[in-house]
Formats: sequence, C-alpha cells, structure tokens
Amino acid sequence: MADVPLLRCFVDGQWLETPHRFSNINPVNGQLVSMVCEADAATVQHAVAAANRASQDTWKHLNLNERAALLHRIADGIEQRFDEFVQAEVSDTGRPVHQARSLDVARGIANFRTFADLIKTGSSEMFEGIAPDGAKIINYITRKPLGTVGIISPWNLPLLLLTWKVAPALAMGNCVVAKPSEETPSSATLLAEVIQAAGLPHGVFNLVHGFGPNSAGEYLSSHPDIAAITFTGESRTGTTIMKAAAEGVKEVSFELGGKNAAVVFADADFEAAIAGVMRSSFTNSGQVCLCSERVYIERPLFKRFLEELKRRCEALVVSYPDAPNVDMGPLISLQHRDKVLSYYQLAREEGATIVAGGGVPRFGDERDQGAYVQPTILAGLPDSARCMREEIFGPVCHLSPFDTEEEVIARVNDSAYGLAACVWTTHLSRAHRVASQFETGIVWVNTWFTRDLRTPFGGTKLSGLGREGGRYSLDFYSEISTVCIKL
Ligand SMILES: NC(=O)C1=CN([C@@H]2O[C@H](COP(=O)(O)OP(=O)(O)OC[C@H]3O[C@@H](n4cnc5c(N)ncnc54)[C@H](O)[C@@H]3O)[C@@H](O)[C@H]2O)C=CC1
Ligand SMILES: O=C(O)/C=C/C=C(\O)C(=O)O
Repeated sequence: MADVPLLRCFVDGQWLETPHRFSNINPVNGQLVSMVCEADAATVQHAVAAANRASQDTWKHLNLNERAALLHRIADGIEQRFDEFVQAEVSDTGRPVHQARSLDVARGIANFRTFADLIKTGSSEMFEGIAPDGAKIINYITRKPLGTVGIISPWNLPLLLLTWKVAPALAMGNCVVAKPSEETPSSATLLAEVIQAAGLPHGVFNLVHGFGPNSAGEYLSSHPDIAAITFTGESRTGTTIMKAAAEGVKEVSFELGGKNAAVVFADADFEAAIAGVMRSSFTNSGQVCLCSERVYIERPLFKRFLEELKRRCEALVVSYPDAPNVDMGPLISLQHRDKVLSYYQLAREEGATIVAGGGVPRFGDERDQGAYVQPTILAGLPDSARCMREEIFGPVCHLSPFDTEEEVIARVNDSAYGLAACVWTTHLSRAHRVASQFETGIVWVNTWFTRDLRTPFGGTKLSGLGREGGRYSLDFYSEISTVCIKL
C-alpha cells in the first residue's frame, strides 16, 4: 500500500488513533489519499464527555469578546494555511482549484469571522408591559449555550458546510463534536489542527471520523448527552437522525436535499440568464443542494435558450482540478457516479431527449479510473417523471417550456422539496410577484448562490427543518430564556 498520511480523531485536545481504518480516495484517479481512523462508540463517548466537561468548566465562562477573539484566531489560522486547505479540499473532492480557493476555503474563513462579529454586535429583544396591579414590567431575552452540539456534515462542500455550523455553535458558547463525511475527512482534520493551535481549551472542539449507520454518525446522533444535532445531507438521512434525536427531545436543524427550479422569462437578460443557469446547474459538478435541476423557459425563448445552453455545456472543460480553464471535476466517488448514471439511464427510459452529454467522458489516462460524468442536459420529460421529482445531485438539468406565470409557479411548487428557486426576468413587479409565491426557503432573482451570511438559510418540505444564518444561527445554537422584571 502507498505510504499515505493517517488522519486521526481529535478528542479532548489529543490526537487519537483507533484500530479501524478506512480509505480516503481521490475521485480524479481512484488513488489513495489517506487512511482515516474510524471512531468507535467508545471514542464518540469520550468526545461527548470531553465536550460536556469543557462546556461546564471553561468555554461558556469565556465572555463574548474572548470567544470572538478565538474565532478570529481560527480564521487567521485557516488563512495562514490557505494553500493546505485548498489542497485538502481538492484531493478529497477533485474540484477545480479555483473553486476551492474562491468558494470553499474563502467561505470557511468568512464563517468564523461573520459569527465572531455577529455575537459582538447582536442585540437582544426587550418588551415593556404592565403587570395586573398596574406596575411597569420589562421582559428581556437572553441566550445561553445549549451544551454539546453534534455536527454531521456532508462531502459536497466539506469545509464550507462544516464551518457554517462549527462557527456559530462555538460563538454561542457551546462545545462541539463534529463528524465530517467519510468521503472528505482532510479539511476537517486540518481545521482541528488550526483550532488546537488557536488555543481553544481541550474538549471544546472534538472531531470524530467515520460513517453513518453503525458508526460515528449513528453513535453521535443517538448519544443521550448531546443537546442538539445539526445536519446537512440527504433527506432520508435527516429522517433517520430525527428519529434518533426524538429520544431525549434534542433540538435539530436540518439542511436537506433539493429539486430546485430556475425560471427564465422571455424578458430576461439573455446572457445573464444563460450564464446563471450554467452556474446553477454545473457548479461543483451539480453537487450543491442549491443547484437547479429543473429549468423552465418561457416558450418564445425556449429554442434559442436550449441551443445556447447546449453549446456552452458541450464546451465545458471537464478535467484535472488544476488544468487550465477547468470548469468541472469528477463526482465525489464511483458509488455516487453509479447513482448519477442510473438517472441518466432512467431519463432515457422515461423518454427524455438527451440534448447534451448523458455519459462518461473518456480521457485515455488515469482519469478513466476517476468518477467523471459528462455535464448533461435533458428535455422532453413530463413533470411527473422520476427524473423531474427526485434529487440527482449531479451535473444535469432538464429544460421545459412554459406559457404562463401561473402555470410555472404551480409547476415549480409541485415538488416534495422546497429549498431554492431562481427567477430570471427584467420585469420588476413580476420578479416580486413570482418570488413571493414560491414555496422555497430562498428565491434568487437574476442571480444564484449569492449568499449574505446574515440571512436565514434552509428549506421547506423535504428540504429541511429550521433556519441557520445570522441571528437564526444564534437562536438555534442557544437556549433562549426570558427574564421578566416588575419595576
Ligand atoms: N446537501 C445535500 O443535499 C446532499 C445530498 N446528498 C445526496 O445524498 C446521497 C447520499 O450521499 P451520502 O454522503 O451518503 O449522504 P448522507 O446524507 O448519507 O451523508 C451525509 C452525512 O451524514 C452521515 N450519515 C449518514 N447516515 C447517517 C446516520 N444514519 N446517522 C448519522 N449520520 C449519518 C454521513 O456519514 C455524512 O457525514 C448522495 O448521492 C446525494 O444525492 C449527499 C450529500 C449532501
Ligand atoms: O451555506 C451555503 O452557502 C451553502 C449551502 C449549501 C448546502 O447546504 C449544500 O449544498 O448542501
């Protein structure tokens, strides 16, 4: 076996080796990146106990300024090791280097800085009232730490989504046991090194590697001594975790799957809409829960839009992460590729026209052992087709024509999911009218994946439960209580 690094768990300020190891594979060429120590039940127990101890003994007693300063130190630490984080994300996921630099690692830093600043500038609510005897009363709202938060994160945006949860959890005075996806353990391990170097007290941040069922994920989500679980991943996994959390009535926050729509009206800025739909369909090989898999185009524009999208899709550079002009890397794993290819096949069986792609690119080199698929455009399916209703999570979108605003709103909302939607139009009142009728957690108008970290983020229906972001994160990661004073 090649000589590769061993990634260990980080518990109570110590790096732990465990007897069970699993492989971390580079999806570009199938080569081994590292071996990873899988946390068993005893390791997870150790991590939760350490977090609870740290929560009582140290972390929640630090004041806001002290916690904020430590979060900024973590952000500084990521910045100082920026290139290592980029390399970690790239070798685990195969994504383009430019994406890891501009999106993943940059957002990891921003998550720590945003929540460090937010706890210092945030205000509390106060309500004045009158008691039965006529005296004046005031109520004010306080936020206290929950205790230990279990964080279970996915592989599609590993550092971004892990830090999106770790930063506000720590900011609000909680301790953390984090389990990153088994597919992407590297940047989480680097983050633990940075947190250690930043000088956080032992036990405040713990990292356990492993899988979901019968492994670290299940041990963590069913542990009786954690106060809350935050999870991003597949909707079915959310259901399983919710059942585990019901025992002990733990708080949960879920960001789950999507089957997001983009709607392009004939009055849209054509160039902006085409570029936007290219991004929203193919960024990160379509492996973002916010990606558009259903694109509805107003009929007068349909043919022109389809032809131009096909041209640009076929021109996408699918290659090595550091190749010049690379647009798209592989999928996360061969297993996930099987899933995406099964939907390409299903689309054919359901009667789709394959407008572009639909298969596996052949390179004639080591990338043929990787997890690449072609970016793909489908057309001709009814809204009832499985490919139109189930999340594929690959670089694929389906194009459908529509005739009226009412019709397209109904079609967009006819989904079990409700995460995100995009509207492309230059008609101001239509933009507001349509956006207000979508049953999704977020609607983007003439843009996609433009994130203000202070805004609430999450989905309706199968797409999630609760909201994180800005003060909504501060609410989730704290026990809110009211103090009522009679003056
Ligand atoms: N953000 C999203 O919408 C995401 C969607 N997916 C979709 O989900 C499919 C499956 O991918 P997975 O990586 O298996 O996603 P997943 O939802 O199963 O995994 C996400 C995280 O949950 C953990 N996990 C899995 N089962 C668990 C359990 N029973 N208890 C506790 N933790 C558990 C995993 O170890 C990982 O850390 C993908 O093919 C993709 O379509 C995957 C990742 C993210
Ligand atoms: O917080 C963000 O900006 C992005 C979130 C993306 C996901 O939750 C996802 O792809 O799963």
